[in-house]
Amino acid sequence: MDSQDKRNPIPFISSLSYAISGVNTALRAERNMRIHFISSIIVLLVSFYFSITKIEWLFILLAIGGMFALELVNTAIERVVDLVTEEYHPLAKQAKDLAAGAVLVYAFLSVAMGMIIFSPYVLNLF
Ligand SMILES: Nc1ncnc2c1ncn2[C@@H]1O[C@H](COP(=O)(O)OP(=O)(O)OP(=O)(O)O)[C@@H](O)[C@H]1O
Repeated sequence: MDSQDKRNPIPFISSLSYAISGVNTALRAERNMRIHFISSIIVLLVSFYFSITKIEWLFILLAIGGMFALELVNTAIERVVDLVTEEYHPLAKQAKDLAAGAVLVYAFLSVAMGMIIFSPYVLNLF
């Protein structure tokens, strides 16, 4: 972005449409995003079925939203690494593995939150 662009920033509506297009691209191109999407639908349906509390909804939404946000950042890092080099490079490997590690940590956290929230409801069924 040069100095002319800084005086005329991108209109809010355009930057919103770029962001939505980023989410679209990730959903179409990334298998993990589609897995998160389907898992999220299932978790939302289960949450409605058990009529979870307001506080529990907050944690579920935080788990789902955080997972999507982190996967988008992971995808962005993968793209930048691929843009910088197509050759094998130890730093490229580290960058991709670190970003994937961040997603993995959050995935474990989300599963733990889901187990803490849903296990009493599931046990109540028996
Ligand atoms: N340029 C590179 N240099 C060194 N290692 C790389 C490089 N690109 C990828 N890797 C290694 O290969 C792994 C898989 O990378 P690849 O780009 O195929 O999949 P990804 O895009 O990271 O994963 P996903 O399936 O989530 O899209 C990375 O986690 C990293 O360890």
